[in-house]
Amino acid sequence: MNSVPPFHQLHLIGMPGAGKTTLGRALAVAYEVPFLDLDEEITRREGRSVADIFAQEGEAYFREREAAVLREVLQQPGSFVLATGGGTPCFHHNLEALLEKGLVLYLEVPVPELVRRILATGATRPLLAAAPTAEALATRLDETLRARKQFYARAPLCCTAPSCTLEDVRHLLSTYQTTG
Ligand SMILES: Nc1ncnc2c1ncn2[C@@H]1O[C@H](COP(=O)(O)OP(=O)(O)O)[C@@H](O)[C@H]1O
Ligand SMILES: O=C(O)C1=C[C@@H](OP(=O)(O)O)[C@@H](O)[C@H](O)C1
Ligand SMILES: [Mg+2]
Repeated sequence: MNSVPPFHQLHLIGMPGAGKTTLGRALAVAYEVPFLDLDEEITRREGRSVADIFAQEGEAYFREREAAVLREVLQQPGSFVLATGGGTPCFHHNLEALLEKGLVLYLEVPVPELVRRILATGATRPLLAAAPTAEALATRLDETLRARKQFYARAPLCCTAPSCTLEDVRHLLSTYQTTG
């Protein structure tokens, strides 16, 4: 079904495993607009994976590239959905850049569910290299969330799992359009 997107740019933020990439792609299909994933944009420009950038250059370098690529992406004309990386809003005034250019939606997911999802993917995330067991991962995510909450909380829109399905978010966006 084609519907006019109730946003110019929609930016998804939240912890790793929150579903930014998965839900972002589905929202882009639903609203028939392009989908961009910031990690993929960085990967394409660097010619190597996020995990390799972290391992070879360290986090500070990744955060600089992330901030630069974000600003490039935000200049793209037309409507789109952007999935950011988990740390994106917390560095280099990226949250201000996001808020200025689009509608920011925080996907709030409890840590035990994040742990389940991240372990189930089996993917090589830098986070998993640092915290390979479920217990270590939960501790790490708890600490990270505590530090990041102040940034995530500034999003004008928030959905909390399990009420973060495609239909939930479409409803939220339509409500926001009519009331906000
Ligand atoms: N709503 C959901 N319910 C259950 N699993 C999900 C949901 N959204 C995403 N996932 C799974 O969680 C993992 C992480 O999702 P992803 O979209 O990569 O998150 P993020 O981009 O926020 O790190 C993937 O394996 C994905 O299939
Ligand atoms: O939370 C973080 O600091 C990060 C999350 C990752 O993205 P996802 O949130 O899509 O996993 C990726 O940007 C990088 O590994 C750093
Ligand atoms: Mg992602």
